[in-house]
Amino acid sequence: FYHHHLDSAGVASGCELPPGPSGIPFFGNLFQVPVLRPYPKFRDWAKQYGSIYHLRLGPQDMIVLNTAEAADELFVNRSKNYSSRSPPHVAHDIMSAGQRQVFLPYDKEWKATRRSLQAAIGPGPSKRLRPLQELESRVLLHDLLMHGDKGLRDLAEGPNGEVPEDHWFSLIRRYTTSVVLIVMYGKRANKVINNHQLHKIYAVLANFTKVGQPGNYLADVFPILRKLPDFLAPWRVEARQMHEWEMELWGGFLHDLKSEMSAGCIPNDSYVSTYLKARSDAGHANAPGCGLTPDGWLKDKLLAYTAATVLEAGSDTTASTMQSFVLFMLSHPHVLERARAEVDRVVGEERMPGWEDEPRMPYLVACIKETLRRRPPTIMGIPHRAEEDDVYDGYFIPRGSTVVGNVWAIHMDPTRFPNPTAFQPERFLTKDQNVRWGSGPDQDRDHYVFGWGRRFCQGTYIAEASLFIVLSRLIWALDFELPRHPKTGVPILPDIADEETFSDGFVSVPRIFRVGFRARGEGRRRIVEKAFEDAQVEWGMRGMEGDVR
Ligand code: HEM
Repeated sequence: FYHHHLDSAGVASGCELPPGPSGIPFFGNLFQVPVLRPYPKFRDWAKQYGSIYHLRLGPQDMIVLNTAEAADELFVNRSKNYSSRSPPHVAHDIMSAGQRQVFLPYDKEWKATRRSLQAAIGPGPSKRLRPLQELESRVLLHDLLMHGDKGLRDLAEGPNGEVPEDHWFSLIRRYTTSVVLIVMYGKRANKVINNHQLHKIYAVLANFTKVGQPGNYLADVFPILRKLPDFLAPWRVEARQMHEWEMELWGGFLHDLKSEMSAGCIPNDSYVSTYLKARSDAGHANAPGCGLTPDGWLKDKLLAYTAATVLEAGSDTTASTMQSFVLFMLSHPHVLERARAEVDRVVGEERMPGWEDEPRMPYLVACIKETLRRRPPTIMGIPHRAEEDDVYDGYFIPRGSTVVGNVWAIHMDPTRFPNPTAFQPERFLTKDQNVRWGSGPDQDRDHYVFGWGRRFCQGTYIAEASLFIVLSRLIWALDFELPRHPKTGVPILPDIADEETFSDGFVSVPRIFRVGFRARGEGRRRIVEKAFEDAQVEWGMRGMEGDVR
């Protein structure tokens, strides 16, 4: 039962599976993998077994790649074989009706979604988004300024780790969610408090990361259970209900836009509106259901879940990087001071930074890259799948294996990044070289947060533009204040070396922490306030909703 693969090609090729911890009969290593916080264990195994190891989760083979060389060789050089996914059965096949873009197998549906998205978030189109990101960044700065001392209050997370809506984290998340909402639907998130749509987006996202957690359902691990009838498979009934609940949101966005268009409104430019127009011109004004039309157009559910993937992939990942950045800056005041000195030197006091300043801010860019390296949001990437038997470094990789690019182990590899737990932006400063993000997809890379090969994150241009504009402006405009211990007066800040500072789940993000915000002087305060007021006029001229506070 266990060595069925070896019986065939593995033994035939004379190769063994990669080394790995020995498991128990039937379940393999299933119970050795900590469900909620797997990456520390996956890194310990990397230290023990080296660049590649093997686990078995029930009948499923898992291959874990722990060096950049191994991951580049398989995911990039052999991308034809390693560009598919092995999605969690309950979260993908049932809850997402098999339509969530990020989990689609490497086939014509995925190709159609990827191609269509490229026209909205690829390198050229993402440049056209910049004026809107710029406006949203003004709103965020203003929000943080208005938040002021309120950031020092001690708020509690919700029962499932939810961020309270009046915590400063929510202000950052409004920005990142609004940006992806604009690209996908041409609409903004124009308020934070009592914004039911935002609440629902985060609830769906949190539920998805929970339900999709490897090891969450036995039916994910043991395909045989999928044959059980409904009355013996409560998880299936539950997941179908979750699908309806998700479709109220994702299908609701699509439905609203369609209604506006058919009522004759001219919608703002967006991925979905452009797609619907083109699809309608091709004779598919209506295309309900899943998958593709015979001539290759995305039908409604696939379209809704493709837009949903962008909303999900772009919000928390980008927001948490900004939150981690603040945490790292406050834990390393000398770094903050140097980054600020650079920003001040380049732009002065009279105006805010903009993208045109980026080439002259190598240290700030290095700080952002070091944030991504030291704390990658998708900390073990998103697993790929081997479609055919393969051999790497003398080891056999069975077809159907789930293949993990262990981003955390790669980023913590001391041969690649000396003193890996230290936060040292200097490691990315190369003398006399132009500023470069070095995030891939080519192999000359500084970090691996965006994955590999044909499945490489499609949103990097938008993500990096957001990180630059928000973080350069943040340290230009605002000073930070930490709460102090009532007796000792010592500033309170979570310890970056403590795992508990970050959430569990496969997107591991900082837990909420307290910071107060203050303008760095009257002049800068006035610039932020004016920029916010001007933004309101611009929203109006663009036919978009202004901010409600
Ligand atoms: C710091 C922010 C971000 C991080 C860390 C991140 C990370 C990732 C990772 C690890 C993957 C999977 C790569 C692989 O399979 O090897 C991915 C896929 C993806 N990302 Fe991002 N992402 C970020 C921001 C964004 C943004 C802003 C967008 C959209 C505007 C976006 C859109 C996507 C999409 C559509 C995919 C699916 C690609 C596919 O499966 O074909 N991401 N991202």
